[in-house]
Amino acid sequence: MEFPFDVNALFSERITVLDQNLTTGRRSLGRPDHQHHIATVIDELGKASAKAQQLAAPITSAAKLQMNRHHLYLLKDGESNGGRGVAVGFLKVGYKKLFLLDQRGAHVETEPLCVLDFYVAERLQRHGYGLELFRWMLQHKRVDPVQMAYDRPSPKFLSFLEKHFGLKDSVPQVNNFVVFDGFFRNRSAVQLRKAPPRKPEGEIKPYSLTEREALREEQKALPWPFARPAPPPPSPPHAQSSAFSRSLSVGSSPSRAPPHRSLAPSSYRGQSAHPQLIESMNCRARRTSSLNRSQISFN
Ligand SMILES: CC(=O)SCCNC(=O)CCNC(=O)[C@H](O)C(C)(C)COP(=O)(O)OP(=O)(O)OC[C@H]1O[C@@H](n2cnc3c(N)ncnc32)[C@H](O)[C@@H]1OP(=O)(O)O
Repeated sequence: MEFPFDVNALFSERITVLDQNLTTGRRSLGRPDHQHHIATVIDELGKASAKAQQLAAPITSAAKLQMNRHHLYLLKDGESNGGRGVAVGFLKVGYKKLFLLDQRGAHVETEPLCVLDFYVAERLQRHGYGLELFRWMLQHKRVDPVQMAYDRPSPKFLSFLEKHFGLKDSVPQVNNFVVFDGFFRNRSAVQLRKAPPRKPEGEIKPYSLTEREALREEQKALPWPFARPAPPPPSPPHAQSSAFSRSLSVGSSPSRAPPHRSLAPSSYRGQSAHPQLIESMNCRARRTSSLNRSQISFN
């Protein structure tokens, strides 16, 4: 992604880690123009990521990064654009308190590192840049991919995780976070706590508050994937019509595509949950992760 300013002047390293401060070390301190340009790069990448995932709105922006304790890894190609550099993509991660179901279906309270957003510019995808970013983050955070949770991973990202890290068998959840077989293994009692028993009148909130919360509130009735679609928004005529963008739900990244083909029931498009889906969620033996990739359409 090109910008009308010098990307290399903003980011000296090939991969830069950005946090709440939106600075890149001393270079940008006391340089309002640098801060402004850094914000522009994040905002534009966030918009492109949302578009690629058919999200109703970006989940990554400079303003959101400033409000959260997330880390955003930004990859540039310093040679391109006549030596001014281009932004290749980014990976955003952060810790989330989550209520997850273990293999036996018991609620467990965890706070794993989560992949929240991930994007490589369209024309540069499938060139290994995503892997470069991901590996860099793993080293920086000293974490294994299997120890992480994934916020509603797209089909491309699921394919990426399977190809590069052999992650394919997921443990079914009722929220939109995906964790893989092995997630609950080798975790200390401190990292995993049994969730308090469910109150008769209440519900266990299977996710933590995120920037997507506002959208979720609109669809509070049922947990994904049982939620009904929101009524069509009073959108301008040019707004993109997408089945996914209407599938808002509790505990979800509301407007992201469903993580698995097998978790993409007809309810996702506004019909009631398929009995087979309910059965499959009850039956631990039958994993939802037996992903039939030939059935997934990639964009
Ligand atoms: C929690 C979340 O953030 S979910 C959102 C994930 N982001 C998106 O879906 C946005 C659009 N996609 C992308 O930006 C990129 O494809 C990413 C970030 C998922 C992966 O980055 P890339 O640089 O393309 O990955 P990289 O080149 O290292 O690895 C390639 C592998 O990723 C997967 N992949 C990447 N692009 C595609 C695609 N168009 N179709 C299918 N699989 C793909 C495949 O497994 C591919 O291996 P293959 O080419 O042998 O089939």
